[in-house]
Amino acid sequence: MRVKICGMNDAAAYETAVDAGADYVGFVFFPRSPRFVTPAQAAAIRAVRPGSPPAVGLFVKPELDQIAAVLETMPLDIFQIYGTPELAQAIRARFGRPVWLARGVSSRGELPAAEDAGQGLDALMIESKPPPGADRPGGNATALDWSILAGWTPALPWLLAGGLTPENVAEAIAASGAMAVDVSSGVESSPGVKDLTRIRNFITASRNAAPGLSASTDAEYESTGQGVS
Ligand SMILES: O=C(O)c1ccccc1NCC(=O)[C@H](O)[C@H](O)COP(=O)(O)O
Repeated sequence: MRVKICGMNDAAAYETAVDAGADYVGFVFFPRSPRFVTPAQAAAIRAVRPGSPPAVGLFVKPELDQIAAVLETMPLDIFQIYGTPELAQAIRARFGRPVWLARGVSSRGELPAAEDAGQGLDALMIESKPPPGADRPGGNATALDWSILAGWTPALPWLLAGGLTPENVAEAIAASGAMAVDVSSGVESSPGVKDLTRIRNFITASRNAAPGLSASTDAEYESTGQGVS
């Protein structure tokens, strides 16, 4: 099981996520988000634990120059992109780093299109669709019907996100078959305010849900075909 804790915007939360064994940490560069950080803020947070898990930079329909500007201050290992597959490909080509494409889905019938959209990319972030009126495409604390993902074996790795919590993540993993999960709202006390206990509990609950698959058993994990690079 791999776990990403997204929306890192304070050092204590970051330190807690790293110490609890997060496999990825996410930084949101979308100004309308309650988790928005500037590149300088992100770099200062990351400096708390140099050499920590891969840093995932989250961008919504970015200009390539916006990403380049962030990279001048904040090194990122992976990009999580909300936008078209073509934009995601262009980002991958320009920056030479893995790109995860976010796709909101609500039915099994939408999965083939999601898989198509991910062709040539490194992973799919499978999320719930934003609720009506939401002013951001993710991070809305809404869950999808996990059962639509049961038995899905796309050609590229995928992570499950949207509305996950320490309380429901085991059920989500069992129902969907996900081997990588991502959370933001579910480890917060209010939008943008991370809760340290909930971060620890989420990571523990995720690992306990799939005890045979941990970051330290990479070979076994990769053999499932859902390894996330
Ligand atoms: O977190 C945000 O504010 C955000 C803004 C714009 C696009 C995506 C955003 N978040 C995405 C994530 O943090 C995760 O991929 C996931 O959607 C988390 O969802 P949730 O746990 O429901 O907050």
